[in-house]
Parts: sequence; C-alpha cells; structure tokens
Amino acid sequence: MSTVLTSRLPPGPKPRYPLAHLFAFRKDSIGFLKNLAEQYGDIAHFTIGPLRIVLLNHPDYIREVLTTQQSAFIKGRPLQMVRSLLGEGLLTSEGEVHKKQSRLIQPAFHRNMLDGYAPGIVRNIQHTLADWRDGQLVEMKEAMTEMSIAIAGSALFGVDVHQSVPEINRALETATGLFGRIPLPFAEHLLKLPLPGTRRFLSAKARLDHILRKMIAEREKGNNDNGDLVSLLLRASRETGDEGMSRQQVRDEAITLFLTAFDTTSTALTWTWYLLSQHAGAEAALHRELDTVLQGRLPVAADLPNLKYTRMVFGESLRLYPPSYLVPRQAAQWVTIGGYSFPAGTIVLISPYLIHHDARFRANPETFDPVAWGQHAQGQRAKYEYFPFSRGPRSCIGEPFAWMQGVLVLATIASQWRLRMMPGHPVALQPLINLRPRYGMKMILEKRQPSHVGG
Ligand code: HEM
Repeated sequence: MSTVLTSRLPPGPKPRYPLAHLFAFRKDSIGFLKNLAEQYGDIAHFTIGPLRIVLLNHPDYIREVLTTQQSAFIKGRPLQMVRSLLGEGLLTSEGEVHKKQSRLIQPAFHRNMLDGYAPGIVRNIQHTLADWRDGQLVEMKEAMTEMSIAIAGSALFGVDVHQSVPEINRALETATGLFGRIPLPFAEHLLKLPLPGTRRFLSAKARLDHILRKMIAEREKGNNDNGDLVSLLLRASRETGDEGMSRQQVRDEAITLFLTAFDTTSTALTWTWYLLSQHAGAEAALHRELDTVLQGRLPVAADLPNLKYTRMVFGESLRLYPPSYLVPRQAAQWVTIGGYSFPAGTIVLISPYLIHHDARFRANPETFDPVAWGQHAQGQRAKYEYFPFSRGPRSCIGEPFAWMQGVLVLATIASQWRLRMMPGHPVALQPLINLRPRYGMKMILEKRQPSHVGG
C-alpha cells in the first residue's frame, strides 16, 4: 500500500476570477513572478485553471530541483508544445532516452573538438561584416540571428546555409509564435484542432523539417566524416544494436541542436551590444584588450584564454539578460522542498532572471559590471546564484560552444566596429521562449581603427 502524503502547499494568491493569473502571467511574466516572490517569499504558489504552479526563488531550493532531487522532476507539460516542434531530442526527452542521447552527443562539445569550430565561426562573422558600412543603420537582433543561423549550419553541421537563412528565420518565428500558448491549461489539445495558429505552426514545422532533412542529406552525400555534429549523429545511426540512433532520432537531435543553438546565442549577443553602447568605460576596456591581444588581426581559438575581459563582458550580459529567463519542470512524484510538499503534476518554475537581479546574491544587481562578474565567488552556493545555462544533468550541452561563439563574435566585431544605439529607439523586455528585446535593437555602425598597443 502506498503512503498517503498530505500536500502542504506554499503560500500564494487566490485568483480574483478563474483565469486571472493566466492573464497576469501572459501580460508580464517576469513582473508577475517578481511580485509573487516579494509578497509570498522564496517559495510561493499560484494556479492557472487546474494547473498548480510553484515558484522557487532561492539558490538552495533551485539546487534541490536541478541537482539534489533532479530525478523527481521531468520536463513534462511545460515542454509539451516545444516537443511538438522538436520531437524527442536532447532538450525534451526524458529518462533513459535522454541519458543515452546525451552520451552520444557529448563528444561533439569536448574541448578537443571545440577549437575546430573556431575558423568556421569567424568565417561566418566576416561574411556578415562584408556588407557593413560606416554610418549604416543595422537591426542587430536580425543581424545576430542570421549570423548565428549560418554559424550553427556551418560549424555544427558542416553545410553552408546562407541561402536558406531568411526562410529558416521566418519558419522559426512562425513556429515559436505559438509557444505563447504554453501557459494555457489545455494548450496541448489545441494542437489537434484546425485553428489558424495551429495550421501556421504545422506548415512552418514542415518547412523546417524539409530544410533540416536537406542539410542532413547533403552532409551524408559528402560522405566525409569531419567529426562535426551531423557526422557524429549519422555515425551513431549507422551503428546497429541498442546504442544506435534511428533516422527519426537523428532528425530530432539535429533540429533540437540547430534551434537551441542560434536563438539563445543571438539574443545574448544582441543584449551585449546594447550594454556596451550604454557603458563607455566597459567598451573602452574591451577595445584595449582586443587591440592588445589581436593587434588588428582576426581572432583564432588560441586567443580565447587571453580574451579574459571579453569573456567577462559576455558573462555579465548573460547575468543581466539571461536568454532562458525561466526554467520549468514538472514534479514526477511527491516532492518536499523548504518544508512544503507538493504532488506529482505540480509545475515548478525557476527564474535565472529573478535570481540574477536579486540584491541578496549580488551587490548592485542592476549595474553592468564585467569585473564584478569576474570576481563573483565560484563556490557551490554561487553556482545557483548565476546559472544562465542551468545546472545539473539537464544543463546546457552547448554551453562551451556558446561561450566560444560569444567571445569570438564580440572580439571580431568590436575590434573593427563600434555600435551606437539609434537615438530614440525604445528598449524593453519581451519574455517569450527567450528573453528578447521587444522592439529589436536598431544600432548605428561606426568604423574603428584598432590602436596598436602592447607588444
Ligand atoms: C547563450 C547561449 C545559450 C544559453 C543561454 C542556453 C541556455 C540553456 C538552458 C538554460 C538550458 C536548460 C533548459 C532546461 O532545463 O529546460 C539549455 C539546454 C540545452 N541547450 Fe542551451 N543555451 C545556449 C546555447 C546553446 C547552444 C549553442 C547549443 C547547441 C550547440 C545549445 C543546446 C542545448 C541543448 C541540446 C539543451 C538540452 C540539454 C539537455 O537537456 O540535456 N544551447 N540551454
């Protein structure tokens, strides 16, 4: 006989009318969660229709979910909509399937592989810069997205996708447009109804599938194993026995890695250009480092350990604007955290954004200060005070790649260009799947000449 446990739910507000929390959450998810934590403390709960949702807003509780008790949680319902686009890839799969896939894919991100991606990354950055002119107005979110699609295509997949970049971008925008439905109590059932939004989603998904399959086929035709990601997936699919990967799995992993790679990184880079344009001191320190280390040439992998300040700039930007501002989980069994218990099915929300902006864990949390980021304690507790890539067994597999791309993009561009905000351009958050700038980021290009300092 199973033990009967009593739910002792954390405190939280009662909705004023049935879907009041849904409307408040959809209107301003970050503001809603921030208020909840301010009013009810570090562990609080609210409901959306039949859904029971718990917000955990303290590093000690976050460690419980992501690491200590991680096996009691699944991706579950919050990832259901994402699953309908990505299938059972690394981001969305659970349990043994996830473990096996993770083991197969991990080698593509090992240190010895990473250096090999650098030349492809820098080539694609140069491709973007070839069209830039002094004084030109550039929509940086768009520029960073297109560049990151091309980087993901060439560095990870070994194919040139420049031709397909606009189509991939459009299809992804349409497909993720539907993710606004995620908090709806019966969102997964809406996909079965012939609604206009659903039709748009399915046709965008079909377009993405077609492009991805072409990319994989092209890679297969080349028949040369470069040790890149697609080679690795294809090799695994040729193997027989339990350890192999089916064609469907290859597709699911390929689309997962492709899509998770570029939207996060391009969003992070866009915010970084914005922050640099607002902080002349940090921008000057970045230029000094780049001029000293690079002396006017393009960066290579061997420069990365010397680009310390560049790395701090990217790290601090990920603190202020973590693209994955919300990490959801679902309890798979009874869970006790912070003296409260909640049953299987409860949705748990963790927000890197809220923690990164909390004055308890970082002095002057609203200030952009790359040096303070570099000095932040690296102890066990601090791991859960700064976690833009999440933590534990479900943390970001692409983190080393993201750091490499981030530093190489900043180094290549900032050594040649300065970016100024277009006067009057509004800046606001748009928390969708990623934390995007709501109005994009219109910036003006200013050519700079590296000053040859140092030896
Ligand atoms: C600045 C850039 C990036 C950020 C902020 C970021 C953030 C994250 C976060 C927070 C998670 C955990 C999501 C969750 O638990 O629900 C995650 C997972 C993941 N990311 Fe990233 N990511 C970035 C770049 C990348 C890149 C470049 C790739 C691939 C090349 C990638 C591939 C993945 C995959 C496959 C997962 C699922 C891992 C698993 O569950 O085992 N990400 N990422």
